[in-house]
This record gives sequence, structure tokens and C-alpha cells, in this order.
Amino acid sequence: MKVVIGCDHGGFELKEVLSAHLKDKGFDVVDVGTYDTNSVDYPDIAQKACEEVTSGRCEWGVLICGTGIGISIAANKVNGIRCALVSNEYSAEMTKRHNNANMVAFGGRVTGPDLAKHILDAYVGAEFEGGRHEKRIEKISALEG
Ligand SMILES: O=C(CO)[C@H](O)[C@H](O)[C@H](O)COP(=O)(O)O
Repeated sequence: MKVVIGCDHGGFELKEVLSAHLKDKGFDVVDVGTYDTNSVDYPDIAQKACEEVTSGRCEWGVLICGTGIGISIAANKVNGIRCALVSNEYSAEMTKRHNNANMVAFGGRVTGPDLAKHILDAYVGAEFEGGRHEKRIEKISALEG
């Protein structure tokens, strides 16, 4: 399965860790940058990564900035993207089960690499439940511009 990963300079180190982790788990990882710690603007990276998902080229994606806040705010402006900022395993699991989030965001300056890998695994291992949650997601989509 193809997935996308992207980060700004504040998320670069964690992106390298999570990208390698996803590859170890057998994912085909599309890395849209950034590729070093030079300063970049997270909305540009969010836009590139979201295009991979909304186009259907990638099934879902991971975004990382310093806190995960800016890049998740930017991603959630893109029609069709439901990006959850996750800092614990329960939320990561539930955002797949209830929100069918197609992107998850991390704070590279907030969440350590080992915890981040566990959180990502919780998201990857969960399934969307459908049912009553479908209608709620439809209502989220109806809010899109
Ligand atoms: O968007 C953010 C804050 O919500 C991210 O943490 C950014 O990575 C951060 O703002 C970048 O800050 P910097 O001082 O330019 O490194």
C-alpha cells in the first residue's frame, strides 16, 4: 500500500524515523519532503502531501511539524482530508475507527520517536467502523467549501 509522508524542518528527524518504520512494515512510502532541517513553510508541505491522498495516488498520510498543529490545520483546509493530530495510541486508534482519518499528524518537538512509532501502529492497526460514523463524516464533508 502506498502512503505519503511530509514534514517541515521541525518534523524532519521524526519523519525519517516514521518513514523507515513504515517501510519496515511493508508500506511503499512517498516522501514529499522536506529533506533536511532548513526552514520551510508547513502549508506548502501539507498541500503536497494532501494532493497525494486526494488524487488517490496514496491511501493515507503522515504529516509532521514542530507541534503537529500548523501542518494539521493546513491539511484540514483541503477538501477530502481528515487529519488528526495524535499524541497517544487511543486517539490514533479512535480517529481511524470513528473519523476514518486519512492523515495523522505528529509534533516532532513533542512526541519522542518510540512513542510516535507506537501511536502510528495504533492508527495503522485500526479499521473504520462505519455505521453511525458514516453519517457524521458526511456532515463533515458538507462543511467543506
Ligand atoms: O506550526 C507549527 C506550530 O503550530 C509548527 O510547530 C512549526 O513547525 C513551527 O511553527 C516552526 O517554527 P520555527 O520557529 O520556524 O522553527
